[in-house]
Amino acid sequence: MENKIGVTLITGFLGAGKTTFLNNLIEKYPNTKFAVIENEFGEVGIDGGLVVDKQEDIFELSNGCICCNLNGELRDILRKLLQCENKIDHLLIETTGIAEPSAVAAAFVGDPGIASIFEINATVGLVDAKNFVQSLSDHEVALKQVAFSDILFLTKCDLATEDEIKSAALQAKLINPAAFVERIYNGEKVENDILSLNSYNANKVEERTSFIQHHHEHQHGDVVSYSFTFEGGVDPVKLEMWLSVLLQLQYEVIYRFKGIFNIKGETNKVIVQGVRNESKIVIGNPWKPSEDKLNRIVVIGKGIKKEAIERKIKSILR
Ligand SMILES: Nc1nc2c(ncn2[C@@H]2O[C@H](COP(=O)(O)OP(=O)(O)OP(=O)(O)O)[C@@H](O)[C@H]2O)c(=O)[nH]1
Repeated sequence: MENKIGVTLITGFLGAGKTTFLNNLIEKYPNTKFAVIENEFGEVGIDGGLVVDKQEDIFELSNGCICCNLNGELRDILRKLLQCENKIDHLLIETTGIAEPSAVAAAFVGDPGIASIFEINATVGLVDAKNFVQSLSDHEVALKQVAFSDILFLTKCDLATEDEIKSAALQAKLINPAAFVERIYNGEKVENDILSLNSYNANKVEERTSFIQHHHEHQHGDVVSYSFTFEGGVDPVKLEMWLSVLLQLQYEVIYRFKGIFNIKGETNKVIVQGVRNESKIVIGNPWKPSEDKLNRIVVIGKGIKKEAIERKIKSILR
């Protein structure tokens, strides 16, 4: 696991500040050898030329949107990357402003060849503090980007009023209660150690879902975020069946799924992350004797029904 190349996805709506953030990141870690994949929606790639020159390997996908039709090309680039003489430490992917990051992440989770070498570290979401509320109402993809992010930065806070920033932060938290929300002024570097977020690591998932004490519900239009706990040992076969049906049939309306499960007969926590129609399952820490073996899940999606999920949950308990 430790030897895998970490991958940071940088998402955010058009003009949110992705390239600025990426450049800052490259400069912040002078001793890290990055490879950068720039995806642009247009025939002529420009962003690649805007990436700071630090002898990084920069690849451009300018033929369409990475999340729709470039998985083949993405694979080719990843293959090329591995053949490069210089070993890379970390891969940064800047998606287009209209891309769904979950689709890109799914390529890293669902393809065994890719997953054996690369490991998604985190999805960083950039949100233009001034324009976010408007983008949300006009473009569903802006919401999906926020729902899928592990950490969110409200950018261009220097251009927004305090009320606009607070309102953007509130909307972001309503959509994704598990994500950290930070601010960026004047396109400055952030203090957070972005390369160490390890958001898909079992301990980190546990940390980020510890806010769920009982049932929480947030609503943004017809997009809801349910986070709840339930008691009892889960049947692994039934859980797997439920997840595969849920993710196969509903991945277009489920923007994010994370869960910590108490599997019957298993002494460790089992962490499940839904990434589009794929699920990533890892074994977490052992349950402590003093701990209540509570299952915890967060589901963010469109038009999903709490009762239906609760009914399903009952059916996967042994
Ligand atoms: N004032 C201000 N300007 C910023 C900030 N962050 C980025 N910008 C500017 O906003 C513009 C867009 O920034 P980019 O980093 O290119 O945004 P992007 O998300 O990569 O844009 P697309 O690739 O077109 O979607 C640039 O002119 C940046 O210099 C910020 O925090 N404050």
